[in-house]
Amino acid sequence: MEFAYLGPRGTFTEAALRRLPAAKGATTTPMASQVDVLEAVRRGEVDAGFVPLENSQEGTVTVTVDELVSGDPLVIVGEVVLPVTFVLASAKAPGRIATVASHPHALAQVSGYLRRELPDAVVHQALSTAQAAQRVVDGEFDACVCAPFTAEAAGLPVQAFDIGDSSSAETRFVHVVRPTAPPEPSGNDITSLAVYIDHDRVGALLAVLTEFAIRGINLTRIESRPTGEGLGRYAFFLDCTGHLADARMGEALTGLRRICADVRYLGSYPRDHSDRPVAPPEGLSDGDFADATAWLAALREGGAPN
Ligand SMILES: O=C(O)C(=O)C[C@]1(C(=O)O)C=C[C@@H](O)C=C1
Repeated sequence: MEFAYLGPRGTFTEAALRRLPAAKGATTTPMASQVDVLEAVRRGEVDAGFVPLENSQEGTVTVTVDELVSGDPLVIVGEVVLPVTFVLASAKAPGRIATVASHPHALAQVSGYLRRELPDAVVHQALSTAQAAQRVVDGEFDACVCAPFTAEAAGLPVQAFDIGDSSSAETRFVHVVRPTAPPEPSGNDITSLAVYIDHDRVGALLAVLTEFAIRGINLTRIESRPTGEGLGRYAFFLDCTGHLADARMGEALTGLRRICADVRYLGSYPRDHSDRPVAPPEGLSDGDFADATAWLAALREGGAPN
């Protein structure tokens, strides 16, 4: 089993990959960007990819979702949620730092610190926190924002610890493969979708949400991204609690298929989160679905209505 992940070695993504049960004993290959990782999976050069998808402070990692919905289909089969803390790493004291680099998501999560402590530093974007650290070592920038373990591995002194604007920030990473059946339901699963609605239809988004609401399915993320076809054309990314194998999810998906311009299924997988699924409202439990299905089957077989 070979995994490609957002590298170079020392990224948060690598740290998260070490926590993924499916990656135990696997070969792991760092790549320069999420696009490289997902393309390597599509081309069959590796068995799986591992990339950041969402941050509790900054929201969706747009490069990842845009790449997941363009090109040949890929599916998510697992996730890891990793708490993230940031340091300012540099051989120079803060007063002498003129340039600072990091991944855009990391920079966004320390923007308060940078504004307060390094207001005059020029900020540069890097492909990852570990790439930024390497570029500091190479002398291209004075400082970087990265994980404490990245600074240590790069041999860079830490000038300030815990510089994140939120002390409880966490990032969600996903295990992506070429299309395959989902892992067995775990009892706490997420199903991810990209939904394209008819942009001229009044209430089209409400109709999408209704498919979930009337079946007691909770959404944990809804995000819109431009489709690139022009102003006003958006796709919606949804994370729904539940599994493709659930009766309620099956009904919601077939409903979406009927009313949406397009639906891209992005996978059903166990949730790496302490939150338990929200209990469905009355009449919408799994038992209620099974009971109603059995009732219909009995009617169709000529049983007495009850
Ligand atoms: O640059 C890294 O180390 C990454 O793994 C990427 C990434 C991200 O895309 O959000 C991961 C976690 C942090 O939120 C900051 C950067």
